[in-house]
Amino acid sequence: SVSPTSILELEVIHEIPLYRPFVEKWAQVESFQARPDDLLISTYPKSGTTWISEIVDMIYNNGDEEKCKRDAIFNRVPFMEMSCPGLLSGTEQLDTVPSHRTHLPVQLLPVSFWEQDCKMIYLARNAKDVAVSYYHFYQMAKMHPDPGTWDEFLGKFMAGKVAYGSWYDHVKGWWEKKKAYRILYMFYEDMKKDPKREIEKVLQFLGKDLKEEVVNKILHHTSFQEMKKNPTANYEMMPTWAMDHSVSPFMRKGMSGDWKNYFTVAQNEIFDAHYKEQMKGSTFKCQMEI
Ligand SMILES: Nc1ncnc2c1ncn2[C@@H]1O[C@H](COP(=O)(O)OS(=O)(=O)O)[C@@H](OP(=O)(O)O)[C@H]1O
Repeated sequence: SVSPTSILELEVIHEIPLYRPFVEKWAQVESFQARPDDLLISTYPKSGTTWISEIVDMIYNNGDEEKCKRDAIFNRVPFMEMSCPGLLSGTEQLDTVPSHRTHLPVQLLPVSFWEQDCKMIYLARNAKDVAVSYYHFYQMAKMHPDPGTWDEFLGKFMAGKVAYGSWYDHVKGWWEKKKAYRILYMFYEDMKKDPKREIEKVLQFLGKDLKEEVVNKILHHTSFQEMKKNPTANYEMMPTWAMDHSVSPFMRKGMSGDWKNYFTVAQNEIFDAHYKEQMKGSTFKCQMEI
C-alpha cells in the first residue's frame, strides 16, 4: 500500500533537493534582508541545530531557563527557509528575533548575510551519525519522501539525493567560507566531549561574558537529558501531522558513534572509500566517534 509519505517527492532548486513548500516560497528566502547584528546558525540537517540553538537562546537570555521556556525552540530561533501550509514561515518570523537557523549550503544562502558580514555559527557532525539520524528523521517528519530501507537511504545520502543535498559539499563549502567571513566552525563531537569549553567558545565569539555559575546553568539546561524532557526544546510542540515522535523521537539518542549500530562492515568499507574520494583536497577533519 502507498502511505501518504511515500508519494511525496523533493523538488530541486539550484541543484539542491529541497521540500516543495520551501521551493514554492523561495523568492522570500532569496530576498531576505539580514541585519548586521543578526546571528545565523547554520548546519547540515541532523548535526545538532537544536542543541546549539538552545545554547544561543540561553546565552541571549543570560541563563534564564524560564525565559527560554517562553516558546518552542522552532519559534525562538526560527528556521529561515521553512515554509509549510498551516505554520508561520521562517521569513515571516525573522523580523522579530536576533538569531536564525538555516540548513542552506553556502551557494543558496541569501546574499544579504554575506553583504552584512553577519556572525555565523556553523556546526558540523560526522557524516555517519548524520546519515543514521537523518534516516530516522525521514520516517518521523512527514514532509519527507519514503526513505526506503537503511541501505537504500544510505545510498541516497552518499549521492546527495536527500533534502539539502550532499553532506560533503555542505561541510566543505562552509569550511572554505570561514576563511573570509565571521564564522565560528564547531563540531558536534567536540560538544559531546567538552560541552563547557564549546559553550565558552560561543560566548567569546558573541562577545558575551557570563559568570561561571550561569555557564554551568546553560550546560545543565542544554544537556541531552534535559532537552529531551523539555517540551519547548524536544519538538513535541510540533503538530503530530508534521512530526510523529512515536515513530522515532526527535531527541533520539544524542550520542556519537551510533552509526556502529547501523552500518554493516560492507557498508562501512564502501562509505569510507567514497568519503575519502569526496573529501579529497579538503583540510576538513571530523571525528567519527569520541
Ligand atoms: N543536547 C543535545 N545533546 C546531544 N545531542 C542532541 C542534543 N539535542 C539534540 N541532539 C541530537 O541532535 C540530532 C538532531 O539534530 P538537529 O537538531 O540538527 O535536527 S534538525 O536538522 O534541526 O531537524 C538528534 O540526533 P540523534 O539522536 O542521533 O538522532 C538529536 O538527538
